[in-house]
Amino acid sequence: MEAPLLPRESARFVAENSRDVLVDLEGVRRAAELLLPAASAWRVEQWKSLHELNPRRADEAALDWVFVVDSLNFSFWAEQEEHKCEVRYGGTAYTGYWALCAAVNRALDQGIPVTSASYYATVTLDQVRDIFRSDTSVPMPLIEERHRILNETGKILLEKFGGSFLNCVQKSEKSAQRLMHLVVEHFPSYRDEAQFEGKRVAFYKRAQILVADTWSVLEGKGDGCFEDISSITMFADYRLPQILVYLGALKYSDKLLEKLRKGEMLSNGDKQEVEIRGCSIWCVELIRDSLLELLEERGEKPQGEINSILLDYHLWDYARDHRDHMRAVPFHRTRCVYY
Ligand SMILES: Nc1nc2c(c(CN[C@H]3C=C[C@H](O)[C@@H]3O)cn2[C@@H]2O[C@H](COP(=O)(O)O)[C@@H](O)[C@H]2O)c(=O)[nH]1
Repeated sequence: MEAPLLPRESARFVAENSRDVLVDLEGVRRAAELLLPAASAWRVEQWKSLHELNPRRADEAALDWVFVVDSLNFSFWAEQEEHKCEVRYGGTAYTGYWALCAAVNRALDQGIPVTSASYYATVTLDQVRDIFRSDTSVPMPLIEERHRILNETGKILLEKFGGSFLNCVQKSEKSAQRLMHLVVEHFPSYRDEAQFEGKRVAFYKRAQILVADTWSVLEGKGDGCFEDISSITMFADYRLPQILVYLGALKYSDKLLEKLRKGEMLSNGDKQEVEIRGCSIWCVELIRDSLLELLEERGEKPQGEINSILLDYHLWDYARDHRDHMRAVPFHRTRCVYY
């Protein structure tokens, strides 16, 4: 099979050929103006300072935490918004992606070595059900797939990287692109690709967020000092499109909006699903460019770092904090292991 276009080129191609999703250039500009005040504070250190469940350290164990979490970082949306999986940890009830992190930390506190490849390579389905158990009657979605991916990923990490994700990071020799390709080449569950208008496209959402979280947990230093970190695009999940539509930077056709409002599922690889994901990536690339232009026009130098990763993190956190305001904008419902 032909090698796919890389995520940024895939996004450009999809945006140029999309029918039901449009990147609105006026909306992009307005979103950049709205985000500019916050952008000057963006720092890689915020990954730890803003999120209590993320590891505090920057060592091998912290990298193994990131690797197992990002190997399971997919599909948390609930059939009914009011009935969802919840994990109580440290007196807080976490949902969605944070429920996954809370469950991992809860297991570690109980002495279960859930971040060690030698453990999860042979962990049983019953053990996985217990580790990721919900404190409501709604289980975490796709628990069987999570079990299969843990066994598959653990075995490969043991066979090819001595059971340590640090070895994989060091093989990338401080290149974000090389790390992304190493992950996609060796770990099948990260191969987030599709066919669109006769071309093979790739979004590599979990591979890119794994690189981003590796950069973040290592605080951009040492093995995590990737000289090409700005080449990583935003991560095409199901929350970012929702907020981009909410901000007016992305527009759906009436037909697609109606479909999403009815809660109809889209299959992974469907034309409309690929258009939503590809246009979202391209939209964030243009918002990032617009932020840099605005700073240039004002003769200001960015005090922090303006790249698609930190812009994505900010938009994702913003979407989480403004969940209620965004209720009128539907998110697309796809069940898969890629996002
Ligand atoms: N685009 C993008 N998608 C992200 C993340 C994250 C969490 N990562 C960072 C966040 C804080 C720390 O800094 C982590 O590094 C999870 N997701 C995706 O969202 C979905 C879960 O949503 P909900 O059901 O509402 O929990 C699911 O597809 C999940 O894969 C991100 O940052 N960007």
